[in-house]
Amino acid sequence: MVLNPVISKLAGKLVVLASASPRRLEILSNAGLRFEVVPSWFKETLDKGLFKAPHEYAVETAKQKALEVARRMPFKHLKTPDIVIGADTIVTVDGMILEKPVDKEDAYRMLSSLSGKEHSVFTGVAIVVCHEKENEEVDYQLIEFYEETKVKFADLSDNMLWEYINSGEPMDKAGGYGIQALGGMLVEYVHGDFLNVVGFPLNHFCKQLDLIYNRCTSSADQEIVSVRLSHNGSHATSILTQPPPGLPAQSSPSPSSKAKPNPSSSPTPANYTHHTQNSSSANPVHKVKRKSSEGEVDESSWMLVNSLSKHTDDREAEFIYNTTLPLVTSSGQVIELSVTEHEDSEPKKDDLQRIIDLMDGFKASKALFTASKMCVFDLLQSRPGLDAAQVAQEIKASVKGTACLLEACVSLGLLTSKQRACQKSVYENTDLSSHFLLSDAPFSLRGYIQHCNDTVWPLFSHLESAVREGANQREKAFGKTSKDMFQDTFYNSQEAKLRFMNAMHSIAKVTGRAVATAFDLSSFKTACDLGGCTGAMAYEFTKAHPGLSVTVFDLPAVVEMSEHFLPLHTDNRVSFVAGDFFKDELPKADLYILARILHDWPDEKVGILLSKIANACTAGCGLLLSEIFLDEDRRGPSRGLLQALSMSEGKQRSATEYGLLLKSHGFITAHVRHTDNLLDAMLCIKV
Ligand SMILES: Cc1cn([C@@H]2O[C@H](COP(=O)(O)OP(=O)(O)OP(=O)(O)O)[C@@H](O)[C@H]2O)c(=O)[nH]c1=O
Repeated sequence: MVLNPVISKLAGKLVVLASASPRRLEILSNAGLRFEVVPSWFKETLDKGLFKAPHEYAVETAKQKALEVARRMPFKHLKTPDIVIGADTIVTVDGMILEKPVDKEDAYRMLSSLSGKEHSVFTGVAIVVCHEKENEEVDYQLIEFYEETKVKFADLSDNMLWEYINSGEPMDKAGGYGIQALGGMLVEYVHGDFLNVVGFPLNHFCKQLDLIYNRCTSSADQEIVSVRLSHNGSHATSILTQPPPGLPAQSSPSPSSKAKPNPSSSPTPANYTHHTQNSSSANPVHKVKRKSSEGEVDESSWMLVNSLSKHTDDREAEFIYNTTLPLVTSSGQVIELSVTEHEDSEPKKDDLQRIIDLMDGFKASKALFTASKMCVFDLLQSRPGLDAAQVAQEIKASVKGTACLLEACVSLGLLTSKQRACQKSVYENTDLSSHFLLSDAPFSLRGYIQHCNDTVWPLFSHLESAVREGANQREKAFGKTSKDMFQDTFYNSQEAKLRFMNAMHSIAKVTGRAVATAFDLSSFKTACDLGGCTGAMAYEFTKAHPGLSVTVFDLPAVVEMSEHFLPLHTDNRVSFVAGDFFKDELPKADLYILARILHDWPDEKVGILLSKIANACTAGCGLLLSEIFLDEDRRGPSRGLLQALSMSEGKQRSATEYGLLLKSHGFITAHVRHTDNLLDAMLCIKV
């Protein structure tokens, strides 16, 4: 399950809920999150008229609530938090924004405006990630989002309304009702996340956390798995006194208990000696006791186990099992498992499968590359239902080899096979292949797959040398020395150039929309996509922003080929200018776009490019950066970390690292967006 690792990523961090809402507190603690509550002092008095849409008002209020707390805490002799969560819930009906009623008459006005109608409930959420620097300054990274839920009220008579108002329930609730209590009786239907109405969109929040901390869920699983793997065996003490990253450290209590000691939740050593039951408590915990011969479990051990048990009930059993500790469940049952039993047991099926998948990963990649290169997917799209011999004939290959390739593709979910009466299997594309692997699919990744096969694969076959030398292996892989990766490798022949452009084109088409729509860019009229290659990204920007014109700026060798990639419906708001962004003057624009550029270049060149952009910008101009953002703890996503292994002269960075880099050139980070797509995005403004 994705949610447990997500919540457990926050264990060991000082998480602060900047809200006085008891409902938010309850929703988040029910989800297993440990946090402090520091209600925000921000007054909800933003001018609603300034916002184009109601959700923008809710998000901005949530942001101000969270930032106020994040800024105040270090000055109030409190620890700088790691994460501050702010939220604001509003109800909208007939173009009005309803917040908490000021008095009964106000509640009556609100509730009667909702009677018999469908309305929307928006909760805006802001997550402020605080990074304390050496000079005691704090950098803030902001993630914001909102959720909308539609709610329909029944027709409500005045009698009912006043009875409800006199219950006192409406007064501290947006729109004057509480769906979770008496107010639930007024509701005919709810479309969307119920908890969002109550005050906090838990599901969306977890997805955002997943993007920030895990992105690749498997890496989160791996972390828990590594707890098990590295702590198995008989050394129970070292097991539990060496908590894994993300769980409370051995010698210090959890940050939350540091900031606000809570005797009732802080177990004393005496707890460990008795199998006292906690089943009647609101928050039942499992208590663990070591075998009598091994002495008592220390406090940190308890916290580690408790922390796991709170969030990962089924994993807990595995953890205990591996550490050979007896577990006393909340119902009093003692589970004892011996070391020998563990050591002699079979390897865990899931673990074994993960390793095998990793070992076989290159075979799967190469099968995909080969089938794509041999046009298997295009062929089966135009002639579905061919058998292996027929495919072999068309792709000019052996029947045996083709049959193996087709069967491998079936096992990878790229093809389906059906048995004909004559026992022959016939093949068809799956939806996955139709979406991404056909040459002419709107989101075709065929160009990029070919680049992976022809360029990335040879580089990775010299990975050991690359790691030993800490340098790229272009010379070994392609047989020639190259000073400039682009001029000497990607653009050294017309064919290589077209292939590279094709690769960039296909990635830009798949990622373009997510990047182009990541932010409200309505204040910008002109943009310049630096290194914009075929213009695929630029077209996504003009499609998403009707008031925006985009100049694509790229090397002359690239621009002269761009007409090969014109989209079906050209757009005269996209134009091309040839030049070298390290040497030539940049076209004037309100917004500069740098998509998948910086990670390729060494720091020195990045500095030159950013200085040129900064010089071309006046205050208020924007810089939209799009890259894979590494997680702040650099543990993922593996896509970014694996890309770093190609050892280009550049490097992969986190959003904060990019933010600081841009700050040194006079840009402040306005928004960061971890898209669900291949590239993340950050909008910075020149000050
Ligand atoms: C529609 C609805 C709202 N609420 C509560 O309404 C408050 C909104 O006000 P807010 O300004 O977003 O939050 P707050 O309570 O003032 O707290 P804070 O975050 O400190 O400003 C929050 O409480 C929500 O739960 C419910 O409990 N049930 C419902 O069905």
